[in-house]
Amino acid sequence: MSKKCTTLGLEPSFGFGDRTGLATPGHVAAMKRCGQGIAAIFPQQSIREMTRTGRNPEGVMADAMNGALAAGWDGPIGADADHLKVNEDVDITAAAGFTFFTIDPSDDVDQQADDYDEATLREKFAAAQDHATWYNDYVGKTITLPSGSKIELDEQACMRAAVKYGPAITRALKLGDYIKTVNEAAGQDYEIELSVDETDQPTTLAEHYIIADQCLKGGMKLVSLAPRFIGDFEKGIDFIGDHDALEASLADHAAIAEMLGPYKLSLHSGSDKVSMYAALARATKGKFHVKTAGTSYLEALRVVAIEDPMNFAKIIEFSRDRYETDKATYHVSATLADAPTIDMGTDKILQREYLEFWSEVPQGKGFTKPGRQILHCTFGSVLTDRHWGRIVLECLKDNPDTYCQVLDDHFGRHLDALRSGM
Ligand SMILES: O=C(O)[C@@H](O)[C@H](O)[C@H](O)C(=O)CO
Repeated sequence: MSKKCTTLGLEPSFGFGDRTGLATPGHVAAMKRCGQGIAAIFPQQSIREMTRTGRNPEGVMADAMNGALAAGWDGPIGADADHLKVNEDVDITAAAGFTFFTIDPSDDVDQQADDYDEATLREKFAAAQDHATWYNDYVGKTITLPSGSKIELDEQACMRAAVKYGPAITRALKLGDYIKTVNEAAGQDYEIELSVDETDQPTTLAEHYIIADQCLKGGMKLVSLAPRFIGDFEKGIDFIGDHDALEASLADHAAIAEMLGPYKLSLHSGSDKVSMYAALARATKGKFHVKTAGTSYLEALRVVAIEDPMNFAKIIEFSRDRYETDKATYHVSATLADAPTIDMGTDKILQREYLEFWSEVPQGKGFTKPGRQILHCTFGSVLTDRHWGRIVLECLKDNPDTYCQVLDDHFGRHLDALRSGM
């Protein structure tokens, strides 16, 4: 592996998270065919993913970079150390050559803050003073965005931001300082994304403004920020919600990013949200990052469905048995009742219909089948199972052209949709 990863700055970018280490050739094929004007991140895994698959940053880096070079990629390559929470996460990923560091302070976000009544909010705010010394810098102000929207930083908004995100901002600034120290000591350029997307409630404009302003004033090298957008961004299926309202909200969030930064808006759980990609590209005027990962694993299972259908059916059963445990920490709504198993027996029609249900091909619109979420969340259990992990990886190694083709098709749709809004 000779090529080094680089920072991408404000270039529109797309993250190709790969949980098997075998997807990069297909990612490169799609980028070569449909990725004009978009920068690529091939090495991208979260600490959570590496923990669940038993991989490490060096292995993720080597698989992606060797795959990219073998596939003839000669463009810049970003490398995303995703969902970092503590200093040790930074140490192991910086040492492996990652250049894009995604800070995840979600453990310190008060997820109940949106539901506190006035009295509880005041009580919590009194206890959060140490993490909201900035409160008086904002309360009472009105921010008028270029889009015409106004952000009223009234007492309620500022108190709720302090209670919900105060400790998280403190943690993000500390980790950002550590990322700076580690990379400067190594003489390595770096850039930071802040991820606050994994919350139950959307990030309000006031919260986005305060979080970003505080991080930038604290010296964070912020290249992108991932709010929790309005609507539903569940794993493995298309956006669920009002597209017009989403585009208006994206324009407001993008206006904040332009005003304070500029920095990019980042879309996590970006897999398969094809119906809203053009809006994201339009609203951000190309200052976007889209992050995907689970969808490349689902396409790996599509290869198994094509090349080894009876084992695919057994992986479905294994995955269903693991779903209730593995879905923890992921935003999904599928239930096992939504996606029953059947005895396929020898009925070829039933077999085909069953496999099509579980390996859905979008018919002109996004993915909708709940089975994708069940397969999406159970990647770690399957890939680390001595039998099923071997079955999947051997199938991919025995059928590299099939995997490359399904990924080229799949991500071609993603990239075309993004470019249609640029
Ligand atoms: O599963 C993970 O931990 C990552 O793929 C994480 O979800 C990532 O930030 C993402 O949103 C990919 O779509």
